[in-house]
Order: sequence, then C-alpha cells, then structure tokens
Amino acid sequence: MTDFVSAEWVSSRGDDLRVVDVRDAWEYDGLGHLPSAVNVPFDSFRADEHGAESDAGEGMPPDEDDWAKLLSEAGITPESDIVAYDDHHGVFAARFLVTAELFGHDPDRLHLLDGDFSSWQLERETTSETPTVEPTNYEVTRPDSTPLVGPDAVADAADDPDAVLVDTREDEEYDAGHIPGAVLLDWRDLVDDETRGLLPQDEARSVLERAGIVPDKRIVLYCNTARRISHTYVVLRHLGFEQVDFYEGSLTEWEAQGRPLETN
Ligand SMILES: O=S(=O)([O-])[S-]
Repeated sequence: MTDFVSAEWVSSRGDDLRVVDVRDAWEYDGLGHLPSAVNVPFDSFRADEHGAESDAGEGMPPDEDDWAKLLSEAGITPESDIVAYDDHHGVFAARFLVTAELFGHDPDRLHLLDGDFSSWQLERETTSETPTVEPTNYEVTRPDSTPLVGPDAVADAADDPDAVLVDTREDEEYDAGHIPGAVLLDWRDLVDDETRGLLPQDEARSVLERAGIVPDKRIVLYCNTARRISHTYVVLRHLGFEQVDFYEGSLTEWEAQGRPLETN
C-alpha cells in the first residue's frame, strides 16, 4: 500500500526508483531538486475543473491518455517504484500518488517522501541537473476496484455507525458549511511542523482517535477538490487503515448538486 518513506530510504535506493517532483517547473529548475528527480508539476496532472461524470461522481483527474503520456515522458513504467515529493508537506505529491493508484499503478510501488523539499535540502544533496530520461510507453490498466465513492455513498456514511465521514479542511471552512454528520480533521494536524513530514505514528494515531477515526471503521474522506484528502488517504493507508473511501467530487460536487450543508 502507498506508504511514507524516509529520506534515508530514498537516498539508499538505486536508479530503479523513479523520483517525482511535483513542484512548479520554476522551482524544480530554479531552486534545484532531489538527485535524479523528474518534474511532473501538479498542474499537469490535474484537470482545470471537474470533468466528465463517472460512477463515482465528478472529479479532477486528468484524461487517461494525458496521464499515460506524462508517465511515459517521466520514464515511468507500470513496474516502477515511485517516490513523490513537493514543498508543501506532501499534500500535492500525495495527489500524484492517489492519481497513479486510481489509474492502476500498483499501490505497493507508490511512496510519499516523509518530509518535503525544504526538509530534504537542510540535510541532503540537491542538484539542478536535469536527468536524462528514457521515455517509456506507459499503459494504464484500470484496477478492478478503487477507493472512489460518490455522493450517495457519502450521504449514507453519515448515518452508518460503522463509518466515519471526515472533512479534512480547516476549522473555519468546516464551521462555514460541511456535509451533515462529518467530523473535522484538518489534514495538517497529522503533519509534524518541524520535520514537515508525518507525525510520529503514536501521535498520529492519537490525533485520529480523538476525532473518532479508528481502524475498525470505514473512513470516508472529503475536502473541496480532493487534494487535501489525498494526503490523509496516504496517511491512513500507511497506518494500516483498510477501508478508506475517497470522495473525488468532494464539496465542489456536493454543493453543485444542491445537497445539504450543516454549519456550526
Ligand atoms: O485541498 S482542496 O481540494 O480542498 S482545495
């Protein structure tokens, strides 16, 4: 399953690990990047607006062909181990990894750097050399099942004693309007301000437990446009949560459909 990996782990791996930097091109080129990292900017794998309807509701992943092209140009194959990073505590990189999972990349081959570019460069080498990449012919194989759920399943989760519906936005946003029955867990509460990575696991589990988010429940995640839930999704999978549902349409779709909101 998609997991967090340390800087040591990344440094110790050979050329078989594809390192993906999802920052903007100016940051990658101008500020330097991790050795051997390729640049796949966040904007390149995110549709501008919610796209075609699917069974799981509207979302913002790219077209399948565009995704395959991006990965091909990055020298990635379906067998590649990938580690992704950004400079925002991993939230943009997590979106890359979730997109890869939704398009069928083996989740066991998907890793999020624990920390980000800022924390890496405090202790480790960076480079401004762009690696030579051998393009591949990446082919998407859609998985048999995905964690995606649509709005009806989200509405049902609120009434299901075995499920916890989780809003991963900030408390002001939650207070202004959230899906009825949702608990609040700001995704940043799982981030260690000092390391810019995941809190130590016992602390992360306590934060989650305080919000009622425990492994024997089905967890259903939403935010505004499925960026912040990507980070929480990776955290929960890393911590061994087995049932984590991902509402790709999130509040953008929920509100567009005129569904109810609760305020505090
Ligand atoms: O992170 S977000 O999708 O809520 S803007």
